[in-house]
Amino acid sequence: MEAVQFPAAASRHFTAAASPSLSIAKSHSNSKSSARFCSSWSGSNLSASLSSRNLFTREIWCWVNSKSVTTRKEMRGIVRAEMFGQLTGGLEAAWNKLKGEEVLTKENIVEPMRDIRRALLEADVSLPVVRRFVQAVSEQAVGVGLIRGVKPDQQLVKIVHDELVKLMGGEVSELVFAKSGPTVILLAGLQGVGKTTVCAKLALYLKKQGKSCMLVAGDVYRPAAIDQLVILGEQVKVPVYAAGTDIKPAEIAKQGLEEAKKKNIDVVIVDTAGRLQIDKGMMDELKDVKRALNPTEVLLVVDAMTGQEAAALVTTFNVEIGITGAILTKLDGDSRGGAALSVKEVSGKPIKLVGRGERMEDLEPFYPDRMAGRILGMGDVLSFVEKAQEIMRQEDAEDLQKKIMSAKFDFNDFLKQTRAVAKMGSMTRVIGMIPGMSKVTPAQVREAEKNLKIMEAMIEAMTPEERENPELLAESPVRRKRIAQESGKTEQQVSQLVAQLFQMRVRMKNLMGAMEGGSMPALNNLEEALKAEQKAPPGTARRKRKSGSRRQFVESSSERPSPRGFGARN
Ligand SMILES: Nc1nc2c(ncn2[C@@H]2O[C@H](COP(=O)(O)OP(=O)(O)OP(=O)(O)O)[C@@H](O)[C@H]2O)c(=O)[nH]1
Repeated sequence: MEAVQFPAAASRHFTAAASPSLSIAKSHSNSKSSARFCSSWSGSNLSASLSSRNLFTREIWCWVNSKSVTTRKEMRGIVRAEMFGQLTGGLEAAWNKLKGEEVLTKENIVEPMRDIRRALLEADVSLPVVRRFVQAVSEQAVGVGLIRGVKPDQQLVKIVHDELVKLMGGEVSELVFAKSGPTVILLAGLQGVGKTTVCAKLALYLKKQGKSCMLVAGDVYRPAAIDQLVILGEQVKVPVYAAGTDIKPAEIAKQGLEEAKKKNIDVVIVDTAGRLQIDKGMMDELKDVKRALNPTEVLLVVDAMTGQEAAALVTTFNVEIGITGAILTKLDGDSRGGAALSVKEVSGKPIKLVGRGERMEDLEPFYPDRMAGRILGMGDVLSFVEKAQEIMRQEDAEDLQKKIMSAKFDFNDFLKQTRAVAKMGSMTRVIGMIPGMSKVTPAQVREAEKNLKIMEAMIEAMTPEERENPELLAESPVRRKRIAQESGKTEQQVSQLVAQLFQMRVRMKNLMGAMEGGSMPALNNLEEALKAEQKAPPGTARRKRKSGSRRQFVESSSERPSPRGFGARN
């Protein structure tokens, strides 16, 4: 059992006699398991902002989950409910079959290729696509030869990765904008796929790129759809053109476009009516609207969870009305991946954007290479960098890094960072985007979010001075008692929070130190740092360092935890 530790200066004020009930213990096995789980996180040569943010998120995760985090091995067994989780698991079986092999041969890839085929079929990728894919991978795998330092399973992962990227269209397919006048984007799709929601999400996405937008309510069969669009328009602060349900959609579209021209709007997004299934009436109506608008983009909105059916729909709509691409919604709930993998190959039309959640911010470009990375369980690092950079200004990032390095990270920083992380999306997504942390169960994420709320409540009850100097809290049971009362939590919870901040300071400093100093070598350092922390019973590593360098300890005693446990006898 590890006694929670406070800085030397602060711990002088604690004795077992003075505060016996405040002795907080943390199970060693828990800290071990979280360290083990955390060690699966692998860094990369990313910017300072990413490093510190990534580190922070990971630390928060380990911190709030010290009770529920499981080992990496256990993680593997957990039902993969997250995006593409099922496919990722299926492919893992293929790599595992190659463990211990020296080189890829015609014989030893038979089994892994069978696993890949099975995984893709289970992911609901269409059969002809699977056949072509497996053939392409097999041909390359056999011809690849021996590469020094690269294991056969790694070689196969690389080949599969590159083929997945090709399958999904290779490059990002950007939206096209009109050279003059408003760009018109016509959205089509079956009922309930998320079309109306996409209208507003797309407007917000384009607004962030500096474009003015207008929404046009063209679904005249469902009055509620018009109301929904108006509400969503208000939410994203974009005007909505609605003309009721008594006129033809093509007429509404024309009027909407005229209105947009008058107002010098850059992009007009037109919502249309969905049907339960494809019918002639819907197609004719869409053709009329398309003729009336001459849109720059005609995008079919499809639900990712319908798998290869989504690809078939894109083909049909393209043949019938001519479309420029697809928007794949509800990718966040898609554990199979069949739609993402099939649409381009089956229909010839690219997926331009994906919806990954119900919030208005949850729409982003479709990056085939990042998707491939996710499918293979590598984590969507680049999406994370982009999101992190969007939220965190460079100066903030540098500030945070400095604070981490000097172990001055305080409760203000903690609040600021958790809130910034929250802005990046739901915890599920943020966690999922950190390499090695994608296999976290929704239940664990919910638990983490709950724990974060408890922590926030306690921090909010602190005075600005206490937030800035956690030492004040470590020294004063009276302050901790007050915070417990004000936040409605127990004194033990408050003490634990304070103690954890000091532990986090040291750990983050060590890890950040390990990450600094280069790209790939830093990875090894990080792994080593994590392993060392995992091996050593909590506190021992620090104790050894202290005895080795007394002077150094004295100099930095206010920054590091005391070798004495909180509540330990003096
Ligand atoms: N999880 C998740 N839910 C989504 C996503 N996109 C849309 N939804 C949800 O899907 C439901 C249907 O969305 P709508 O926008 O009303 O669908 P629609 O296609 O306009 O439906 P009709 O107007 O009936 O044709 C709503 O509850 C949305 O919040 C997404 O990317 N992820």
